[in-house]
Amino acid sequence: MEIRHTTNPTDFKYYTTERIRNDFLIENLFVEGESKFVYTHYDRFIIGGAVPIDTPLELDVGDQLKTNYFLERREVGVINIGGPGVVKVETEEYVLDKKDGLYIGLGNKNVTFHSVDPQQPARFYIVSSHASKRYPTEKIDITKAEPARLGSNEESNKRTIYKYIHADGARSCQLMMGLTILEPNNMWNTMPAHLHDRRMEAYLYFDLEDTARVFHLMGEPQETRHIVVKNEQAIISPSWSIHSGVGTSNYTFIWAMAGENYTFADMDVVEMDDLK
Ligand SMILES: O=C(O)C(=O)C[C@H](O)C(=O)CO
Ligand SMILES: [Zn+2]
Repeated sequence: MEIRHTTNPTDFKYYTTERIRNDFLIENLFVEGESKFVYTHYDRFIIGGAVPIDTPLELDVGDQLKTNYFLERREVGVINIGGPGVVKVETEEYVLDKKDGLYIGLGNKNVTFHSVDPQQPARFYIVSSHASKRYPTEKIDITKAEPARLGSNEESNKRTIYKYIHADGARSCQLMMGLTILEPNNMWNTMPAHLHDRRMEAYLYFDLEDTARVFHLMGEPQETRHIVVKNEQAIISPSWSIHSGVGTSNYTFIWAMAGENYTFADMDVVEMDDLK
């Protein structure tokens, strides 16, 4: 498992493009037949990908957590961004079609990821944070999630937010997770930008063509930088950083958060005059 350490906004001002990409961009999460995990020291949040082909992949990172099993002191959120898949939690099987999600609670020892058709493998995006209480494992079907429609064509940011794991959905200790879909010809996410100093966030951009890119914006509002992001790449967003982006086409992204509170609407909106 790769480790990413934290940085502070004062040092961040002097980072080169290369350093920004090394610290905050995760380029290759989805490798056929493998699972990959990145351990961040931002709220000890783990970001992973699993692409099972013929054989199942286990939720396992060896002895790096120094616990007996992955979910001994953790909870997990999963969204499938590929072909049909199955997640087996102990003896229960959850079928996840594209964009379906799953919350897996503390204490489950055996979790495996499977593809239904190796020709169209499932691509599981996995996030995890610390947990202190066991909440029930629950599937979140995108067709049943309540959509929140935001933005407008005039602002090029017409999009729908689907909240999967949060206070009024699948319950967790601190993990929040959901998916935002931009409509065709709409390219901006989260503009006006916001901060939540109480929580870190991670983004996974997907449903982009090979040649399409998202210019992800980060940094303190008065010191912004960008990262050029390809399909199925993830971004670690520290609590002091805005997280916003504009694409060369529309796209979908998964957001996930962990930290102090459990309030999706806890956002300090940045005034356009304050953005530099
Ligand atoms: O489209 C958006 O705006 C988002 O999806 C924003 C994220 O949900 C977020 O940043 C939550 O804090
Ligand atoms: Zn946010």
